[in-house]
Amino acid sequence: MTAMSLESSELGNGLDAAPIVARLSATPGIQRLPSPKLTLFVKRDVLPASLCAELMDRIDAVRRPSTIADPNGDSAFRTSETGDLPPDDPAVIDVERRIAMLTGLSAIHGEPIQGQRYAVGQEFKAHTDYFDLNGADYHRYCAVSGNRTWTVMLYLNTPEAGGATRFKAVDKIIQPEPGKLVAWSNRRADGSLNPATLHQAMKVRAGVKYVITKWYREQPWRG
Ligand SMILES: O=C(O)CCC(=O)C(=O)O
Ligand SMILES: [Fe+2]
Repeated sequence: MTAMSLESSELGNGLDAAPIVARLSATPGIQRLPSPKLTLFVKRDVLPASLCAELMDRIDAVRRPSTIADPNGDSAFRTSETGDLPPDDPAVIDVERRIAMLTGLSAIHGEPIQGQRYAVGQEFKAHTDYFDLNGADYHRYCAVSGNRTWTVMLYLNTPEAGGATRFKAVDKIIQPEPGKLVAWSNRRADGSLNPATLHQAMKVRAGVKYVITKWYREQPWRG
């Protein structure tokens, strides 16, 4: 197979999941969750160890306490640290390119990559990545760029214990491994928001956990 240019990987915003699913399904070594309820893929070794290490350094340079949209009164809901990674950094450009080539999701629809760091005891309780249509902050988060379509997440390391990602509705637990990618559609086949995407970052029990996440929007991302 000849190398595809970045341009030819531009398959849209993912609201129509079909072209993204076709591209991911054709990727050697990828696994698809065998469930009609959730479109989710896992692929190991998407990033080399050196790039994982560089990205962990970048996260350490920008991390601050995480926030959530639509706070629900539980101050312990998301206890990790978060930071937007600098888009002009060569390590960030490299990972952006790899995500675009693998998924086909169009870069213009992507939010800037975010890093997350979880220390012992930190977690992100069960949530969906899309914004609740009835949430107080829906307009603030979605008026310009629309709601989220796909989530792409990459683990950068393996904590000594804990820190898995759990999708309760489909009984799936994914263990962190450096360079392992998880990508899922936040929608059902008809484009509606899919509550079966409910997931949580389980508490880190020993060590530390680093991930990066990239979310895609219905409209081109304009903040
Ligand atoms: O860290 C994880 O395993 C999940 C992170 C997550 O769900 C998020 O940042 O939205
Ligand atoms: Fe999430």
